Amino acid sequence: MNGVVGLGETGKGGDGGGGGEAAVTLEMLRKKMSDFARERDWEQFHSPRNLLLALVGEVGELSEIFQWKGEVPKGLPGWGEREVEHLGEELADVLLYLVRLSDMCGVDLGKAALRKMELNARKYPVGQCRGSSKKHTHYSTTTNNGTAGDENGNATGKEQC
Ligand SMILES: Nc1ccn([C@H]2C[C@H](O)[C@@H](COP(=O)(O)OP(=O)(O)OP(=O)(O)O)O2)c(=O)n1
Repeated sequence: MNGVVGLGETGKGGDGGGGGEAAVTLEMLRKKMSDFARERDWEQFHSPRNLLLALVGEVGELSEIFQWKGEVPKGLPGWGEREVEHLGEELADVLLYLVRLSDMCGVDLGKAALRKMELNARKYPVGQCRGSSKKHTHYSTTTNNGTAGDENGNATGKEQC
């Protein structure tokens, strides 16, 4: 990680559970990354392709933390404070580049994520998918061959996703 980007200096509004600091929003991060780049005259480097490559690089750094560890239980029991802090840094790098990439592409990331969740919910109806990790194509393929679909191509429930 390089410099620490101060958060929460707005100091008002809702407490996001962070001990009195304002909840961090995607818009806040978008603005901070925009200011960060402008102040350094780095807008010239923040092209969509460069940001995508930087994002992928940070995903690689994030992956390195888990590399060779085998399965890691939730909550990361036994991990040291520094290791968890390092994890936070790499997660943050991924998020920051994603936010910046979205901004440079003119995509409202928050809106896009909410819309995608609605699509996901339609694709994976609770009634059919609960308790199963199968890909939606598992049952849509089944539906296409007529064994378990209705006239709209929706799974009838005979096949689980
Ligand atoms: N041209 C750049 C370079 C950096 N950053 C910001 C976004 C990331 O949050 C962080 C990435 O910095 P580094 O490239 O120094 O990568 P790391 O922080 O991962 O450091 P290192 O690679 O030494 O582990 O800085 C940026 O916005 N634009």
